[in-house]
Amino acid sequence: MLNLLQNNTSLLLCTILLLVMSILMAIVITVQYRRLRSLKASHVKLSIVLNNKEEVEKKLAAEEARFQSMFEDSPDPTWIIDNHQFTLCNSAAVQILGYPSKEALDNTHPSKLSPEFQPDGEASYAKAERMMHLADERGLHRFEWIHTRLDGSNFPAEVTLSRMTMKGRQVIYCVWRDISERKEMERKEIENQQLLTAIIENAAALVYVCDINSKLILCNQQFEKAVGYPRSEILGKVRTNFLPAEIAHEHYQNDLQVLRSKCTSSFEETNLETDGLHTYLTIKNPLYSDKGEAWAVIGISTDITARKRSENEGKLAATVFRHIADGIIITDIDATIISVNQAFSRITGYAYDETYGQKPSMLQSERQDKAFYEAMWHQILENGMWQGEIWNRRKNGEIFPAWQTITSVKNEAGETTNYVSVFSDITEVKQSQERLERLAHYDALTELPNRVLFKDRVSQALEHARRHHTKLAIVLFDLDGFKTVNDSLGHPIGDRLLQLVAQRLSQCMRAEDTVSRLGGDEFAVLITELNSGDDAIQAAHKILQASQEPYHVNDHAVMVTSSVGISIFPDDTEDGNDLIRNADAAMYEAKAKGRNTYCFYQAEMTVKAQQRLSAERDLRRAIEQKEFEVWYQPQIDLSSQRFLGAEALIRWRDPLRGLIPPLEFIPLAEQNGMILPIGEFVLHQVCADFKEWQAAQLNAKRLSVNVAGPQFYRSDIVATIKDCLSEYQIPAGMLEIEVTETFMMENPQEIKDILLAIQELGVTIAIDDFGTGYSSLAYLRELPIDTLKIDRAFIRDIPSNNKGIAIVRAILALGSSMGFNVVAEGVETQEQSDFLQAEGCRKGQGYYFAKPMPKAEFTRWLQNHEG
Ligand SMILES: Nc1nc2c(ncn2[C@@H]2O[C@@H]3COP(=O)(O)O[C@H]4[C@@H](O)[C@H](n5cnc6c(=O)[nH]c(N)nc65)O[C@@H]4COP(=O)(O)O[C@H]3[C@H]2O)c(=O)[nH]1
Repeated sequence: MLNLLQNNTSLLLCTILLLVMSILMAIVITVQYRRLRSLKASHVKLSIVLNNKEEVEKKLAAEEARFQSMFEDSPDPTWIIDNHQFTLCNSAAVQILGYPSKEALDNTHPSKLSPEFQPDGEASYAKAERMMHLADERGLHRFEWIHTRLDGSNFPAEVTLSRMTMKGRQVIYCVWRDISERKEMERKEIENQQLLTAIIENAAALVYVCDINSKLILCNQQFEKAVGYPRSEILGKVRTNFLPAEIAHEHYQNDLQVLRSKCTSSFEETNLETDGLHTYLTIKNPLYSDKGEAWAVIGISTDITARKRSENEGKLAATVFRHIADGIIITDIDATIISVNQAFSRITGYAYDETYGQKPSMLQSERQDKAFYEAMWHQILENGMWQGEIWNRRKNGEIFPAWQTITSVKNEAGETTNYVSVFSDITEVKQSQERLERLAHYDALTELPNRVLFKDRVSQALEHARRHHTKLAIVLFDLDGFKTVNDSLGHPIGDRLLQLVAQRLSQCMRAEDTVSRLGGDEFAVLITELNSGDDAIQAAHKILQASQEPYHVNDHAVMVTSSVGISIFPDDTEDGNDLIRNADAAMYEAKAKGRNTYCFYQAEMTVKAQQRLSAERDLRRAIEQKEFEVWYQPQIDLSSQRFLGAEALIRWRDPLRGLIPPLEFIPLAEQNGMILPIGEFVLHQVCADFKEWQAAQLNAKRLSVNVAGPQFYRSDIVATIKDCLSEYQIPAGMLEIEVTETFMMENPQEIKDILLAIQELGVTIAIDDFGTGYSSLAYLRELPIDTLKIDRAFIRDIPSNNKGIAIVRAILALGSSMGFNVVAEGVETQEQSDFLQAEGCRKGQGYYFAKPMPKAEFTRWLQNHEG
């Protein structure tokens, strides 16, 4: 077994050995086979390579030949640069650089082929090195270069360097092209661009482009100026950013019109600029994109403001020429008429055709002599203008005054080309001037010289008198009672009376004497060449005489007298104004002397006149400052001593002079009209006081108030009384008005209606100072009188004076027979009171019973005398 086993193992080993050996053999065989196969492949490859190399070499040779021919035949100059050296160049290079042969070019040092510096300032050599370095780095580099030809001229070239291997060496293939033409074109294009920009920028017009949305794309500097913004702020912005909204809208609308119509159009556009509104004539043109779509509008705006203005001015001038009311003549340089306007024809009567070719002298009148026209032309030629008054003649021969201006018209060279004469017919102006002159110097009512002219004549006469040592007199007078006539008969009668006085006066004075109305009823006569005071007296007599003759005015026979004042030069004063003032003072003296007389000036009269003036001033102030008081004096029943009522009496409490009685200021107030506010004050005060007493349960019975003449004529006394009564709500029966007998009898007819109206109100009427005014029985019967107040002058005389007693008895008898109450004024003694009572007088007023009292005192008096 063991053998077997050993045999088997040996067999196995042998088998394994055999197997291993056969594997090894297989491996060896496989390796050998593969080697053999690889060798076989390599052999095949080698033979292919050998075959290819030939082909390649053939190809290379062909390509080299092609390259050579391409290189040589290239129209672009070409160089091969090897190690920064030109090694090869083609014929184009030789030809373009102007060299005779390749050799000549090859032998040329590269520095000769370029200027020393390139346009950018870099040295050609350095730049060439840099360019080659860049080409090395990048493989390809293109740039512009300036070459120099053999003849030394330079030209621009575009050079392309590319890296390449040639025959196993790294070389630079350099090809370049003369770009002189292109450069020239570019230069021209730039030039054109610059030209265009310069044109746009320097254009007098505004040039701009706005897109379809009104956004500004381009503008020139005129545009910047016009809109007032630099373009940096407005480019890319819509118009509303730099134009007023309305204007921007207007411009945009015009753009849209152009875009819609696709046509060039012109517009008159406006723009508000710093110096005002400008008008532009804008030509707008649509701009199209490549696709043919309109995308923007180019606008070119020319400022036509000045042209417009002058056009308007021209139109205006033409309108003025046609419609002006002044006549206009236009002549040529020879003063031949070339045009006249409608007003000329209207004023002169000459039609246009009748004037053409004529001379303006066709209007000349004989009013001005040759010298006048010579002087006129002298001035026109010297100063270019003449202006003045001239007498012209109309076609119908009528002469008229004209205010004429003749102006020479000059051209830009300063040469006179035309004359323009403008004139207006001043006939009416002259007439109204004369009227004004007359109004300024003559009294419109009497046509006598007024105060201004009178003063002028006085100063002329004074000069003459001084030179010739003569005397002159001013005789001044006014009409006594004129105010009464005026007030009672009315102003028209008063005016007529003044006219008649003026006529009479002018007739009775010498022609050389100036008779003047100074104002109101005041007249003056200037008597020159006076021999003595007697001449003035004579004039005064004439005046007095003439005045007192009755005047027949309408149906009235009016009687007035005058008071005359005389002052003489040089006796009284040497000054004209003083002379008039002195005559005035003398006139007042004549009045004071009882009127209807004359008086020569004396120095002390000035003092009186000044006093009168200052009294007036004080009185005016008293009214303003309310310095008046109303006092009351009771009226008493003589038999029972009972209180019947009181008379209201005014007092003026002057802050300096103290209490002033009415007789010191009432006459002056009556003269100057101040009695109206004073009288109204008294009425109001009396009513107010009565109301107060009434409220205090005091019975003031009846209060009488003095009413002066002017209150009847110069105010509505009835309305005043009525208003007072209703304002204070007091019975009319408490009021009585006292009117002086003198006034009442001088104007019975005129005041009758007023008195009746007053009576109708329920107010009673008393005649004051009765016995002094020569009452007519007829009037006493007609007038609505309730009471007669016997003037205290008659009471004073009783019972000692028979005349006084007789008058009192007569008044009492009259009163009783006519049914009037009678009140005795100024009863100072018991004797008087007793007498009056015995004679049948039932009422009295006077110091004997009580003096006038201020309100407070009278209130107390009332409290003690009630019932
Ligand atoms: N010697 C004397 N005198 C007596 C006596 N009793 C009264 N009198 C004074 O006689 C004047 C009477 O007033 P008349 O005659 O209306 O005279 C008044 C009147 O005409 C006027 N008057 C006074 N107040 C006013 C007024 O308010 N308006 C107007 N228009 N005139 C007035 O002034 C004149 C003077 O007034 P009066 O100075 O207040 O003077 C008052 C009065 O004080 C007496 O026994 N003896």
